[in-house]
Amino acid sequence: MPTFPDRPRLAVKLLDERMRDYMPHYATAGSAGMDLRALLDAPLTLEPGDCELVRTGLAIHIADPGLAGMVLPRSGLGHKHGIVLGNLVGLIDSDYQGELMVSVWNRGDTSFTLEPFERLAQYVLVPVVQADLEVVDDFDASARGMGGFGSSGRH
Ligand SMILES: O=c1ccn([C@H]2C[C@H](O)[C@@H](COP(=O)(O)OP(=O)(O)OP(=O)(O)O)O2)c(=O)[nH]1
Repeated sequence: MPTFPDRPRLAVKLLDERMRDYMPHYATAGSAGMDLRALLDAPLTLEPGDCELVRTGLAIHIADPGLAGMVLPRSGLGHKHGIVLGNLVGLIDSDYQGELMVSVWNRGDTSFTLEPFERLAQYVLVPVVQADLEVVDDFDASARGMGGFGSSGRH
């Protein structure tokens, strides 16, 4: 299996000592994300439509501007229980040093109770490229041109 020789090392601060027992990790060698857990003192019930910002108790400083973090829903929670993210996807800047927060949204039609330290979302490290924008009058010709939003039909 290919592995990156220089696997990035991310600096993590535990903002609550209880999180030491719940460090995010890759569940399998092929996992793309690490699960994030809810730092809660008591169960949190989300009624249909409720959206709450939930602490993770962790600050992760990515530092490398060529990387970013993404907070994504867990498929089981989303599909079975309607528990997704209020911001749909969380984008974590490489220079962010604050607590990682998860916006939890119950988009379903039944209430859902999140237990303390339950895995509520996943964190994926992704490469990013920063670009410089340059204003031009015309673009070089391309195969698509200005066609979009279904211009190629359905089938
Ligand atoms: O699900 C998320 C999304 C963001 N963040 C943190 C990390 C990110 O780097 C910072 C800012 O996120 P973003 O730029 O998306 O927020 P904004 O609403 O544009 O606010 P800001 O003015 O702080 O950039 O908030 C989280 O902890 N969880």
